[in-house]
Amino acid sequence: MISKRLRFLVVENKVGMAKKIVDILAQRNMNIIKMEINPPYISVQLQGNNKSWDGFESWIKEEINEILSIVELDMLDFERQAKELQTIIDSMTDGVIAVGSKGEILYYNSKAIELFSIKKEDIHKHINCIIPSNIYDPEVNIHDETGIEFSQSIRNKEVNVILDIRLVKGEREKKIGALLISREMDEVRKLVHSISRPSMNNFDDIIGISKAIQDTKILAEAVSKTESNILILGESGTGKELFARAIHLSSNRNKGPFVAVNCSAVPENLIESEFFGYEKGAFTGANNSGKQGLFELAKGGSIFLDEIGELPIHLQAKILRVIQEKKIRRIGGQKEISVDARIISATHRDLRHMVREGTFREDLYYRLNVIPVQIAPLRERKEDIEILSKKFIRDLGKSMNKNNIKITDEALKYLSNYSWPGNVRELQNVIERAVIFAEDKIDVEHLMIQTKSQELYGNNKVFRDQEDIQFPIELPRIIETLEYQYITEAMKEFNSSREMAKALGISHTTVINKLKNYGLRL
Ligand SMILES: Nc1ncnc2c1ncn2[C@@H]1O[C@H](COP(=O)(O)OP(=O)(O)OP(=O)(O)O)[C@@H](O)[C@H]1O
Repeated sequence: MISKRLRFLVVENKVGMAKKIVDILAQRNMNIIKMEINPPYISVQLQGNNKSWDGFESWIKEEINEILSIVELDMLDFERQAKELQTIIDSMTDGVIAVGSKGEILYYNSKAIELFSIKKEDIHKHINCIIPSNIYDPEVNIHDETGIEFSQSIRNKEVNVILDIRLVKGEREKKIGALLISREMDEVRKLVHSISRPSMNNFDDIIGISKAIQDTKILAEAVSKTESNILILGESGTGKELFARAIHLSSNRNKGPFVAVNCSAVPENLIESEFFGYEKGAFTGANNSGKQGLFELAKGGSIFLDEIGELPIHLQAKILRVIQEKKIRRIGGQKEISVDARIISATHRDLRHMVREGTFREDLYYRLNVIPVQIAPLRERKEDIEILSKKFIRDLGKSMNKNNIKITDEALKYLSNYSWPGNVRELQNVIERAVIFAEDKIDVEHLMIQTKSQELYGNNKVFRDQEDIQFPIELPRIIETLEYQYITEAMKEFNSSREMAKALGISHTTVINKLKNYGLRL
């Protein structure tokens, strides 16, 4: 038997043409394997013996006058489209599974086979024989959804994916199926990492000519090559995070992720689940598919625990366990997961003092502090002020389209005489304001060095008698002043932002933001 695919061009608008062709072909004992009607074309895959193919073209044209021409094809249109679609989805790095309206598996690509261990015989089976119904149920998930995190054992393999559900709709928006698109969590992590890469910096980006900063750079670069935990110490704004990133980038783990966590910014009730992740159903409100913790996310790379001094004491014990055993267990999980992340921590607090007063665990202190990297405050390395200022002027000038802006010697001298309690970050802010206000030359008058707090709130009288009020007033500023006074009072009474939050009746994150906003440091 010989099989051929043919396309007939037929006279348009002729009703019953397809039936006529089918009848005529049947008379000649030919089998129609596939047929596609797409006016003015009718395409068929035909099977027949040598005899039936003999003089076929002239015979059929004679029998059916409406056939104007015949072309032999490699594939029918729908076959070609299906092949092209399969090629496209197979070349995707995401797993794709298409399901029909009843949840039956229609097709899938090679990545989906790899991710979910799909077998040939799964085709036409119900999707829930692969993806559990708590993640995707065709009866329940009737809207598009994105970013469903999903960590579960499927066919004896641990699957960590992020799933998107895209509904396929037919005529009149009727749901006729769905595409399940999944991406490995590791891949997502690499993506996030590659997106955050531009903010990565190396040691050359740490500017400074002082012996203090040069020595710190040499020490940090040397220890970056080891696997030891590193503790970076320094006042706020001295560049601790900058150093942590440079250490990661020059370490052997630089192909892995750099996961930065500000321990003081994570709400206390979420710290544990953020760090260690959880299994599905671990607690009310938990994502029902489980979640990887930050230690897992940092696999193969570094985890930067900024403001480690703010970690509540019961969590210090858990971090200690991670360091000692190099293993974690997700909340609600039984399985031990090995940790492959180097810990770089940082604090502006005096941890030794905290150890003495019992607010920081001594054993954790020694574990973290294997190699301390101390960054000197800016007032102790005044030689760096000029070079840093000029760098910030260049960078900020470029971004504000003031490429040729300069700074006068007087202004530089003025900067050198200041004590910079907010360190390099404060210098950066002062320069930024100066670049905004100066035309082409930054002079002393453009340097608004007084900290915002002194400038605005220093001598502001708030508690007045009613008769005292002289309208017009600036109510927002008065409210700010009042807030500033309460915050500074609370700072005198309490040692941590968490205690302050309790005392002031506001959230911990709000305290941190307000302190930053007013240029205050604990
Ligand atoms: N030596 C330096 N060279 C260039 N930029 C610097 C340097 N030191 C600090 N900076 C800049 O100053 C700002 C503050 O730095 P960074 O966030 O690393 O400080 P930090 O010590 O981690 O602060 P905090 O303790 O408040 O989190 C950043 O914008 C950083 O790029």
